[in-house]
Amino acid sequence: MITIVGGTFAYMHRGHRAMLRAAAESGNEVIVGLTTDRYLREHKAYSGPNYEERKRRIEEFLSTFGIRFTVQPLDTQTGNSETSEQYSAIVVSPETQERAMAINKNRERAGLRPLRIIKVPYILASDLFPISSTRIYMGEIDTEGRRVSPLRVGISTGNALKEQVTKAFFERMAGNVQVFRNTEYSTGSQQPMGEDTVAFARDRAFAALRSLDYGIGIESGCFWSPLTGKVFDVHVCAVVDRYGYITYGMSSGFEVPEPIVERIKRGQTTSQAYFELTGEENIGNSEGIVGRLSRSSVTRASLIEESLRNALIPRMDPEFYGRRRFAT
Ligand SMILES: O=P(O)(O)OP(=O)(O)OP(=O)(O)OC[C@H]1O[C@@H](n2cnc3c(O)ncnc32)[C@H](O)[C@@H]1O
Ligand SMILES: [Mg+2]
Repeated sequence: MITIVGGTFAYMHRGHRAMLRAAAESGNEVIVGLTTDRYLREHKAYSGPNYEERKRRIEEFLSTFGIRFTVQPLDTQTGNSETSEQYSAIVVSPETQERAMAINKNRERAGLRPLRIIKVPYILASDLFPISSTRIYMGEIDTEGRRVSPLRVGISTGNALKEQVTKAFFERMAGNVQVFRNTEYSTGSQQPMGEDTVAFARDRAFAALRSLDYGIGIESGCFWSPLTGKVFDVHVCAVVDRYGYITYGMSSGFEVPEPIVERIKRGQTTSQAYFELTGEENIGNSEGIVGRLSRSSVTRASLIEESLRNALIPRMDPEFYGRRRFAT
């Protein structure tokens, strides 16, 4: 029984090793279809080591698994995968899964048994985009998926606190980050209610994206709970990426005191309402009214960070959330 896996394997990165490992652990002998130098020249946007060197690196990696394997030249996308009776499984990534389904259709038409499809999930770089040879070649990441060039993040806000929290979070996550504050965006109403909060966060994110990698919009809004009859302050974060894919996250919510709710209904923001009631200005740019009301046990920064972190969760397991492609 033979498992096949194909590719160019120009830089032997963590995604490639995951594919080869899945093949090695399939229990079968492995055949690696390695694209020829001509294929690399004609089909890839980058140069890379020649066939012999790429083959050597694959052999070096696979020899650690103690399995039988061979590396063969491949100069088409499917090689002889649709005609060989010896093959019983194929290793794919989310990007190449559809190709395997087409191979199986053609195998069945030719009266051959379909290949068992062994799918490797996206192996993500520290910026939550998949590792790829193109990105390594462009100098964005290294073979382990660490950022080499700065990750470029835009955020639409006039509030330095949101920018600081966003910068600190992405630096912890991706290392090398540049944050660009965008102040040209429509604020809609000063104090959004309910679903407007989500719409304004989304609009801010798209306004911040421009030609960057991520655009961020964070908006705190008031959500009325019919069951309790109370109004909750919740931070909503929208994150849009360079492929136009948008995800959302929300912070935990806390009950807004009645005197502030009344003023918000008259069109004030929570900060303006708090100023009228206490004489303290711009509370939203520091620990927030939540900081005061909670005697500093909860700060606005923590709610902002929580909404951003929650908005990134769907990007940490893209396939589970139904994301198939990263291509534009
Ligand atoms: O798409 P480009 O930038 O050309 O480069 P690549 O890294 O995908 O390079 P290959 O075409 O050699 O990939 C070989 C196989 O590995 C898969 N693969 C590449 N990067 C992956 C990643 O980050 N996670 C999972 N699989 C990946 C890819 O889909 C192919 O099935
Ligand atoms: Mg690829």
